Amino acid sequence: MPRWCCGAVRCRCCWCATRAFRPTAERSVAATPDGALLFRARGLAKTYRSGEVEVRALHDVNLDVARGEFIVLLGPSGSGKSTLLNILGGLDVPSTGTLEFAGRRLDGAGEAALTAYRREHVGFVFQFYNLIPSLTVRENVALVTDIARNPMPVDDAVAQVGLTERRDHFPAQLSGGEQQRVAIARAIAKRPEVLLCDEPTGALDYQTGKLVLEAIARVNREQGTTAIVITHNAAIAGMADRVIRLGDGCIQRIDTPARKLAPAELAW
Ligand SMILES: Nc1ncnc2c1ncn2[C@@H]1O[C@H](COP(=O)(O)OP(=O)(O)OP(=O)(O)O)[C@@H](O)[C@H]1O
Repeated sequence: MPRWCCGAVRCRCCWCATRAFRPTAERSVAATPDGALLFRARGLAKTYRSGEVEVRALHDVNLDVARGEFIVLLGPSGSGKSTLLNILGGLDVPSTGTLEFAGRRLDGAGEAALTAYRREHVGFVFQFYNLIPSLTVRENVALVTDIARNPMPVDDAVAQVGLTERRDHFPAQLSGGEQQRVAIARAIAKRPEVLLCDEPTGALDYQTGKLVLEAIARVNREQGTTAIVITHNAAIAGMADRVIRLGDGCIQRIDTPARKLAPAELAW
């Protein structure tokens, strides 16, 4: 089985399909063949300044993320998880350090370039679903497909999260877990290379949380979409290819679980 990657979006030829090549468990950088690399961060730091007050949210972050990886980000409140996710997603910029996405520099990119990057390459899922209440499931998803360059059909995105029968319902007619799955359908409908999820199950109960995790795992498995998920729930780490633990704004540890669990196998 080859260990290199053709580099295509949603490549199914090698690492992405087989997981045969596993990055080693390290404190920071993991070695990855160049073509398989989606993100490469070196010396990433973020300091927020407000008047005299400085908050060092991130420092000395060195990280490679391979295409098709499922990464779980853990760490105590204030450890820098959202800051890192926002920088990877082009919602924020680092104060220093370099960040490449598929070989292109994101640090120092202007607002227009970051907007194009987010629109074309990144799907976001947040704790609260941010759906438009007056639009149906299909219409909420169509908001994205109408402006994306190479979207999937709306009904395909809705089917991927198991909501075909609810596609003409409004958000108020859906449970929290179903609304979150609409948010995932909306995020994946533009066929992003990466899905960035900030506490996607934070507002959900056990069973609905698992359905949402199943939807994210399915997109990662079947579309080859890289997924990076922030959670406070350490049990979710069992789903990951790699688990990154942040503390005090830097990477404390990276683990590669011996076996990747299906969401149904997780318990908390
Ligand atoms: N816009 C901002 N201005 C000033 N400080 C900020 C800003 N955003 C984040 N911070 C600070 O940066 C640090 C890291 O915040 P961040 O939100 O990344 O942590 P987190 O690990 O995601 O926390 P939580 O789990 O509570 O969401 C915190 O001390 C936070 O107060």
